[in-house]
Amino acid sequence: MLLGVIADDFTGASDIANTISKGVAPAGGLRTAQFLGVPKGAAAVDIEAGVVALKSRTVPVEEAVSDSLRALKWLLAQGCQQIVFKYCSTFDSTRIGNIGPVGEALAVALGAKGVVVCPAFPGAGRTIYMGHLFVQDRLLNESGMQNHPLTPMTDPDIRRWLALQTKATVGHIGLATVRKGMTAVSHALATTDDTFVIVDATSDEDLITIGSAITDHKLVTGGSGIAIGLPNNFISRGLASGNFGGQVGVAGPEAILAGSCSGATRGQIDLHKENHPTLAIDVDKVMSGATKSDDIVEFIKLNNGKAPLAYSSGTPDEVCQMQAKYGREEVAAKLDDFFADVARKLVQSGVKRLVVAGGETSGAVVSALDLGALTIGQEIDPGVPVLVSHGDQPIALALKSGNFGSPDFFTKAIERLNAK
Ligand SMILES: Nc1ncnc2c1ncn2[C@@H]1O[C@H](COP(=O)(O)OP(=O)(O)OP(=O)(O)O)[C@@H](O)[C@H]1O
Ligand SMILES: O=C(O)[C@@H](O)C(=O)CO
Repeated sequence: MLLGVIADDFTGASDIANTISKGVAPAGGLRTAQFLGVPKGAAAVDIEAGVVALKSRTVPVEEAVSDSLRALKWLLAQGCQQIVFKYCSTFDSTRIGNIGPVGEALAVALGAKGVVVCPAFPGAGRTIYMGHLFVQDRLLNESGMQNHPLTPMTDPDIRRWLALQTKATVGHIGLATVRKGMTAVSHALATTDDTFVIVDATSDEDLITIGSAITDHKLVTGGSGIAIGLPNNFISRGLASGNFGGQVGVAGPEAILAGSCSGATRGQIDLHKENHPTLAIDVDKVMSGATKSDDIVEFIKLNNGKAPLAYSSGTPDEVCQMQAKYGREEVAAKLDDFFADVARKLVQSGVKRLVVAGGETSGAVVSALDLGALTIGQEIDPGVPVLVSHGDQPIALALKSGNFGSPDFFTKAIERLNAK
């Protein structure tokens, strides 16, 4: 294994696994596998990039740090020469973490300084300019992310936001330096005294420039975009030969589960409702125990073949109401357990194709299924690949980040999971 990734959630993990597996034409990408949690044994020897998916974005800081250090130890034991700490392209975190504390612990463990911090993902509209994060033409704190149920993003200046989370120093490389090219970026990073350096990027070309400037960096941090240029660093040095992927899929009963409350997911649900069976999960009733996981499983089974969708997703007002009534952590924990239970029962009942919307929700679902390593297949929409588990009873999955995907994502994903 050459390149190791520690991803702070499961959808983010498949997002960056997709980027690394695709690479950039004509060189191609790396042979990539996604692992659900830190594996117990060694990875297959032909894997060039390993992505360890953690559920560390919103857990307590100490837990996020220790899980990430365990993942680091495993990746280094597989031979990785470079480690990427993958977080969300909208920098999802609170005033205390977990990006700062995890990044700092990894930097200390690897003896790294001048560590790139670059959540930009231009293909999904996330760009960084003057240290400020934009989603399309809006500053982060006006993009809807200020209403996120767990990590409301209220400051678009990620230099300031990261500085709240860490004692390490935070610097900045502006777009003008990036546009001067690889040597300028590499020099700026090599001569800084700062531990972390936010690097501006507004296009894939900027990310390729930054990627080629950090060939020798032990630690890189960012969204999936920061990985665009990394596979070629290994391919051009003859360490990897270039992967060109392939179509993977599984036939069989299908289900769609959504816990993401993002605007994009709610739009996808509204469109799906027009022509498919959908079930709104009443969060109040889940909290009181009046709605059981069996109710959802029954609904999915009854609608087999029609791309049935069950969702808890609510508007910002609905989310606030539930959180005010029961507490933010309590609602999230209960819904995680609920979706996990539904997914376990669905797979026991024969579901083979599963689409999940939302990083926390995907983490809960996929952890419950105990699937081991996943193969990365074709891209459904930017940042969302088909994933297939190994063994004689494979499951095909699409784990969609809250804000990703076209309006008709759900039908498209169900079809693509079947692709052979
Ligand atoms: N109706 C609701 N009321 C309150 N909280 C909810 C409701 N529905 C879902 N949630 C919680 O909102 C959170 C949504 O987070 P999740 O990570 O799944 O989606 P997301 O943040 O949109 O996706 P991503 O992290 O991929 O961007 C979960 O913790 C979920 O339990
Ligand atoms: O970077 C992103 O936007 C996604 O991969 C993600 O992490 C959302 O949870």
